[in-house]
Amino acid sequence: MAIVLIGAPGAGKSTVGKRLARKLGRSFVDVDARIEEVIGKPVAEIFADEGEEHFRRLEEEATIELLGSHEVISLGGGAVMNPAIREALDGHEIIWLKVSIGQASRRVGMNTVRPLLLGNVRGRLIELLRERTPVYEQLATQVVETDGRGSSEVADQLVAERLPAEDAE
Ligand SMILES: Nc1ncnc2c1ncn2[C@@H]1O[C@H](COP(=O)(O)OP(=O)(O)O)[C@@H](O)[C@H]1O
Ligand SMILES: O=C(O)C1=C[C@@H](OP(=O)(O)O)[C@@H](O)[C@H](O)C1
Ligand SMILES: [Mg+2]
Repeated sequence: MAIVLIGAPGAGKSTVGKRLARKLGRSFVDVDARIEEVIGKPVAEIFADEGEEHFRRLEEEATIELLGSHEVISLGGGAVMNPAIREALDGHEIIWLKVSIGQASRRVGMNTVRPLLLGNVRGRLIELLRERTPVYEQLATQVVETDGRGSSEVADQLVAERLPAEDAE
């Protein structure tokens, strides 16, 4: 069973996932980073050159494959909107990193790495989260608030919350 991080762009999935895996001594993979490695270009370029639908197919294939081979996995923010991915998540430990629109916008900033947020970061996040929040909520087996807390603090909390369960094993 993998530990899977879900949530909005800017929630800290990639950053916290890596830290959490290091703290637990487990293997880690970020699905977007893996896609970039395999395809040989950034996600933003895949969107620009081949389109979002193509990216979503790559994302589906990579996510489902990596779920079977890694212990801590950070998904892209939109992955959970794919029914095949939702099905593959069944039985895994799903951590929803919650973030407010204000904090997510500040964290994501004006950089051009996230093609879906281009132009109007705050407005696009509001739209995306209206659709996605109920899905994150439904899938999550654990929810962590990240507003006002650094990524290391969030990872520490996740480790602390796992301890009783692990002791009981
Ligand atoms: N809890 C946090 N507090 C402040 N900044 C954070 C936090 N988590 C991540 N960040 C920063 O926010 C940005 C987006 O984080 P990232 O891990 O890429 O998010 P995601 O993968 O969910 O889109 C990065 O610059 C990262 O350093
Ligand atoms: O929200 C989305 O649909 C996306 C989020 C990105 O990942 P992060 O959530 O890690 O930024 C990346 O997968 C792609 O740009 C699409
Ligand atoms: Mg990420």
